Order: sequence, then C-alpha cells, then structure tokens
Amino acid sequence: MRFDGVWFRYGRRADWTLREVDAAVEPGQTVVVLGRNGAGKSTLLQLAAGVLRPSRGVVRDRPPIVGWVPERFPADQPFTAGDYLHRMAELRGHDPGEADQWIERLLLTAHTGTRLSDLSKGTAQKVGLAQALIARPGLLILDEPWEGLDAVARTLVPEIVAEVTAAGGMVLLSDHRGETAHLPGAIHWQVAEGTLAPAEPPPPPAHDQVVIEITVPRAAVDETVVRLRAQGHAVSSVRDVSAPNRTEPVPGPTASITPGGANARKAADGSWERG
Ligand SMILES: Nc1ncnc2c1ncn2[C@@H]1O[C@H](COP(=O)(O)OP(=O)(O)OP(=O)(O)O)[C@@H](O)[C@H]1O
Repeated sequence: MRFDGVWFRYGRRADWTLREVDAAVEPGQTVVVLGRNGAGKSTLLQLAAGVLRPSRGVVRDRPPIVGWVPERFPADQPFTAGDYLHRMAELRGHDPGEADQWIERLLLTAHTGTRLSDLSKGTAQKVGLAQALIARPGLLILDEPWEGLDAVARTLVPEIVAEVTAAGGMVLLSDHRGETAHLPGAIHWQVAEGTLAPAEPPPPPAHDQVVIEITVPRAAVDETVVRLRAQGHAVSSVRDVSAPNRTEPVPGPTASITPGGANARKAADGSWERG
C-alpha cells in the first residue's frame, strides 16, 4: 500500500494537517507512526483505512480487508458486546461463532452480556480490537492500541501484530508514548509539522526496564560489555566487587570499558589503570 503525494486538510480553508506524504507499507511489515499529540497520526491512519479521503493525491494498493481500531471505540450502540461481535462476524461473511475465539483470547467472556455503552474504556477497546480481527484483515490499523488496556491485554497486542504480519498482512499503528519501541522488526515514521519522515525507534520507556546485575571474571569485562551492547542491552557501569562502593561509568556505546580492561591494575589512590 502506498501514499502517493497525499495532502490532507479538514476544511477548504483549514491549514494542511498533512502535506505531500509519500510512503509505502510492504506486506508483512509493521509501521509505527510516532508524533506528539495533534501531530496528525490519527489523520494518517484514517487516510490509510479509507475512512478519510486525501484532499490531494491518492492511497494506492490498499488490501481489500482493512481492520481499523480507532483511538476510541464508538460504544454508543444498542448492543451487548457479545451480540455486537457475533453480528460483526456475520457482516464480514463469517460464521458468528468465529467471534468466540477472539472473545476468549481477549478475555471478553465475562463481558459478552454487557451493553457496549456500559463497558470500561479498556474493555471497549478490546471489543474494537476483536471486531477488527474477526475480519482477518490484510491491513490492521491500530490507533494508540495501548491506551486504556490492562496489563494482560497489553502483552497480547505485540502477539497479534506478529500473527497478522506472519500471515502476510500489514500493520500500521500509532504510538505517542513510545510503548511500541520493542515491536520486533517494526519500522518507524514520524509525523511533525504536517510532514512524514522515517524515524529511529524511541528508547523503551523507563517504567518498562529493569536492571540485572551480573558478575564476570575481570578478564572478561571488555568482551562482556561489547557482547551485551551488540545484543542491544544498555551497559552503564562496571562495579569492582573488591571495592563495592566504587562504580565506574562505561563511556559511549563503542568506547572501551572501565576499569582498565583485562590487564588492569589498581593504583594507589584506588582508581584503575590499564595494564
Ligand atoms: N474532525 C476534525 N476536524 C477538524 N480538525 C481535526 C479533526 N480531527 C483532527 N483535527 C485536527 O487535526 C490535527 C491532527 O489531529 P490528529 O488527531 O490526526 O492528531 P494525532 O497525532 O493523532 O493526535 P493524538 O495523539 O492527540 O490523537 C489536530 O490539530 C486536530 O485538532
């Protein structure tokens, strides 16, 4: 699917929300759209979904089945969650029972008899996700899929994304808090000032990280730091167990480490010298 010279504004006299967007998503690819609040991420996703039409330019080669999960599920509908999902399965030409696998997987069984308007935000989001997946989409569009979800459901999102892409589908999702940093293989786009550009993945949020302490022989310090960094881990310091209060920062991702490397020796003032 590709955006071919796409421009968009919300009214004839409004400022352009997006200008000259040229970008492509390949089958099996996950694209994370980054950008601050109001940058135009949802607008871009709705153009991809076909919910909005470009003011100029065109979106080409959109897969025939699109699953779109808006940032807020429109819960103002006169159905229970179960009725709604069974009807959506039917509308999409599937057996209504096919909704049940998603009801179970997304832990919605206890909520099937609840009216959509009485669901919590997170549960309503899961109903929105289920309706998109029932369709077996070739393009799955998730607008801030982490918002409002409980811890269990949050872990399901990367799993589901991986399944859709493994089946050759494309996934386009927005993330203003950088929570999707660890979606393996995803590419990133940044929307800013109305334009779209490729971006580096943001670092994982601090609350999503832990510190693991490991102990290695002194002779293996250099090699261990290099290997851990090559595996994508952040190594920030090395502590000498014989001087527990002395912690040496490890400069730069490629710089050699302190203290001192394999042949280091301790100086009289307690600092480490290279051997
Ligand atoms: N229906 C609309 N009519 C007019 N302007 C709109 C409409 N929807 C969004 N906008 C405006 O377009 C701009 C981009 O909005 P959009 O929702 O795409 O941003 P976003 O990056 O998704 O932000 P957020 O993270 O807050 O959802 C904003 O200035 C917003 O106020």
